[in-house]
Amino acid sequence: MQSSEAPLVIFDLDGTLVDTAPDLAAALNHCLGADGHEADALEVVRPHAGHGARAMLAAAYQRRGKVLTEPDMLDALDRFLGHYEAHIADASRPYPHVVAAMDDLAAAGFALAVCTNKREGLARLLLDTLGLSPRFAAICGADTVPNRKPHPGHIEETITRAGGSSAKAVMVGDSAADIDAADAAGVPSVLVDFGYAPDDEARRKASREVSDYRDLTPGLVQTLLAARPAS
Ligand SMILES: O=C(O)COP(=O)(O)O
Ligand SMILES: [Mg+2]
Repeated sequence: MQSSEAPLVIFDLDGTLVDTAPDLAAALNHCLGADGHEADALEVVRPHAGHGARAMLAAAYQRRGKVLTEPDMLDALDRFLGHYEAHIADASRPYPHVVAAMDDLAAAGFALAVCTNKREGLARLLLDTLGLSPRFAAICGADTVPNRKPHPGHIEETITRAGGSSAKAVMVGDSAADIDAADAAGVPSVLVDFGYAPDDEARRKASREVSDYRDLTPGLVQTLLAARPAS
């Protein structure tokens, strides 16, 4: 390495590092129940889990032929977030092999960071509860920055806070917002195909796609950094 800062691997959170869908679905069902509606099955909710509480609520009411007024949406969001915060890691767990992959990356000299469209406070609470926070040089949420992913500034701020440089950073995510933000920031990207919202465009744009964290090796990340066009 020519410059002093460590190369950096940035992870998205929901659908990438941690499978948060079960606790997000429970929060949604808490709101639906309070409103006299039947609960939704996890598999119905899962595809919407990566787009935030508002989008999950809007989709659930749309499935029932309803549109929430803005005041009703704000009430529902309060109820959703209150329940979610109190149960943030009841069932949410890191994806298989991701902890070992992070161990290997750290041992190889990579710094790690999180760039998530979750609110920073919720992201920190989740990662603290799972004992993962100390691994990360930066945890950057949607409300940490003026513009969230897919805006490249979210990734750029994460890199700055982690003490890295965009020439030596790779983004790992599960959605088009992650891959588009990486693309716009000039950072190679890895799409995980087991998350909530991999779409065809994200698949086309991602530098790599992996189905198993055992494939996210220091060697793969080094290859992506070496293949990066010189700026
Ligand atoms: O909460 C969201 O909107 C999505 O969060 P993520 O960026 O960690 O996938
Ligand atoms: Mg995600």
